[in-house]
Amino acid sequence: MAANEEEVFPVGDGMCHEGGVAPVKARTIHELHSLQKKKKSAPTTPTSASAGPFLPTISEDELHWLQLQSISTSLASLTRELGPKLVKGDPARKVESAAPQQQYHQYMSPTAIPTDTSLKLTHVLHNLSPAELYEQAIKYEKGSFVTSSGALATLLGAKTGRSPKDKRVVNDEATTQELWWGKGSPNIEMDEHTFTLNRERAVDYLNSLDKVFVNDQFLNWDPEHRIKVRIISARAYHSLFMHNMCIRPTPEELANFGEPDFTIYNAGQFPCNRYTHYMTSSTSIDLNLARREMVILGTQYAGEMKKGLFGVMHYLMPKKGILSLHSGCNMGKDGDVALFFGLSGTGKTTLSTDQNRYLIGDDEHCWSDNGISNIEGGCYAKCIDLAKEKEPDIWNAIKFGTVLENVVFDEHTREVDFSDRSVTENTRAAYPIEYIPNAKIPCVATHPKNIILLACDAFGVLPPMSKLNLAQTMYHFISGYTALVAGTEDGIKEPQATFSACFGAAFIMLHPTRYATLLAEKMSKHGATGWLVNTGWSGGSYGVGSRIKLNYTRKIIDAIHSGSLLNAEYKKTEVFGLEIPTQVDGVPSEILDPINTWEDKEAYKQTLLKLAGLFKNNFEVFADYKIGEDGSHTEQILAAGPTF
Ligand SMILES: Nc1ncnc2c1ncn2[C@@H]1O[C@H](COP(=O)(O)OP(=O)(O)OP(=O)(O)O)[C@@H](O)[C@H]1O
Ligand SMILES: O=C([O-])CC(=O)C(=O)O
Ligand SMILES: [Ca+2]
Ligand SMILES: [Mn+2]
Repeated sequence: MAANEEEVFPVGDGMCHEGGVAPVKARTIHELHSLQKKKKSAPTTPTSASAGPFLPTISEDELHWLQLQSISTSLASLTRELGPKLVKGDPARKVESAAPQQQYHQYMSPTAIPTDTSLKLTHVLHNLSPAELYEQAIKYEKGSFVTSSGALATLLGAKTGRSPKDKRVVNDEATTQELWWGKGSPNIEMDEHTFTLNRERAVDYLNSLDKVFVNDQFLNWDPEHRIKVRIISARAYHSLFMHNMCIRPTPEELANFGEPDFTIYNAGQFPCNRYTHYMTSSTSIDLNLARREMVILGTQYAGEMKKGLFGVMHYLMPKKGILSLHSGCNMGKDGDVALFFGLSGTGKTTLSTDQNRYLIGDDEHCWSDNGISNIEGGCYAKCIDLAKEKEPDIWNAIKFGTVLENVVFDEHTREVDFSDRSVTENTRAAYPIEYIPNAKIPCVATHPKNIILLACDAFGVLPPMSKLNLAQTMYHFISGYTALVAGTEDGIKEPQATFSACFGAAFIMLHPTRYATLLAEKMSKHGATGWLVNTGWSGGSYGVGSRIKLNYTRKIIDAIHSGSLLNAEYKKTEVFGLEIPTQVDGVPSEILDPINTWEDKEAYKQTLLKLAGLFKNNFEVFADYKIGEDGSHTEQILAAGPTF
């Protein structure tokens, strides 16, 4: 028995080695492991050599130092002068932390009053690679496992969906004028002081940890309107989710990153203080547009970050005349572009991911004078009942690097059971967009030809597809009807009729008419055609009928893309006045008019009137608003609703 157990590969001992194998160049297991890792190969680690012609030539150590200093400033308390003492790297790897630690002291102001927090080091894991994040998650986060296809299964915690009632926006001199407040608005106010309290709570929590994850990334593929975001979080899950969902910088871009335009402090494991003014639960998601910051307390659902940033884009972009859209987007081989609007679960991701078309993005886009650009760098697909035959591209994207939220799997084989709802109905996969083979990189496209409004109609009375004129498109865009499918928003267990302005009232910041006006202008300017597609029920309401087969919906969408329906034969429906085609290739003609699929015709008529009534009630608030330049569209849009 060797005295030192680690001397497993004695070298240079002059003895004959077993099996004649060449001696290994290491004395200890540590030395051996150190041979495994080649330095500087991490995809997001910048090197000054590749930093581009305009960056002053600084050493790699200096570059790391600048990054750490910037992160330390981000994490600074608002009441103390200095940010926390940061070092780079995993605290478990003690060796690497020594040098930067000394460096820090050189930069520390000698007049700073030390506090206990400033005596302690916080390790920063800056833009780690997916492999490194896998290791962090598996080592330190309960419920993290590698599934049989290589994806990382994660458990989020108590919240498995967004918490819209816990969102707060700072109401200050500017936002009180600019934002949409009051009934129907998603913006629930808080004051600057309360924001500061919650920010301090989040920052103190993050600083108290041994390590934090920092992601420096981009939003918006249009370089002219790109936003730099920094996400500070405590979980590898959060870092990998955002790595996948935001645009990933190249090493050069990371070296040139500088200061972020917007920062998220995700202290989701830690609750907010319920005695704090404006708080109504232990969860709080707080947006401060003036400070360009967002604070998350009391929820680990990563979608809050994704959709929180979407809200920021809904504020920033319209100021530049750019329309931000809760929509998917794809492009045909001939360059024809389609947008897919719809609320959660209506099919944006499923239908924009189409094997015959290029994927631009599945959820968040901008429409500017340059055309369409994806805001994100990844997709976030629902995966309840996911089947390989029905959605092959999404199925195949669930591989190494993909985050799988709240799924259930076989303990031994680690094969996922996508039909299992034990944790939640809202199981999700987050993957980089290039995991879809026909994604178009960069994710930009020309002006759209077709605007497809998706509604998952739980009443089963809207036709599977109809053609809309501009006024009708605007009417349905402003109405934003669907039946919310279980799970994505907390507390919803069954499909439920809902109206959400601009197909995303939870995310818009300005009054809906602002977005509607932009849409009307852009549609008329670029000659786009609107369509309404019901991806919901047929043959009766929820409980009696069944959901329209995905295969039929795909055929309908194919027909829209092909242009063959532009000059097809149509008939007008009663009440909603929708133009429905009499025939669509690959779809049984009888289902095109929903009345045919209902056994009880009287029940159909009652249900149709009921839904029309709901539309009418919902639209009442918009009757007083002006839409379009000089309100010119208002009358037509009001007339485009149901008449009965
Ligand atoms: N006829 C249909 N058309 C579209 N999707 C259908 C249809 N029938 C069933 N589905 C299922 O509905 C779900 C649609 O979810 P999808 O992820 O596309 O929603 P989404 O609009 O992208 O929502 P979110 O904004 O929350 O991401 C998928 O699980 C899909 O398999
Ligand atoms: O935001 C989420 O959690 C999922 C999503 O895309 C939506 O609800 O539109
Ligand atoms: Ca989606
Ligand atoms: Mn969405």
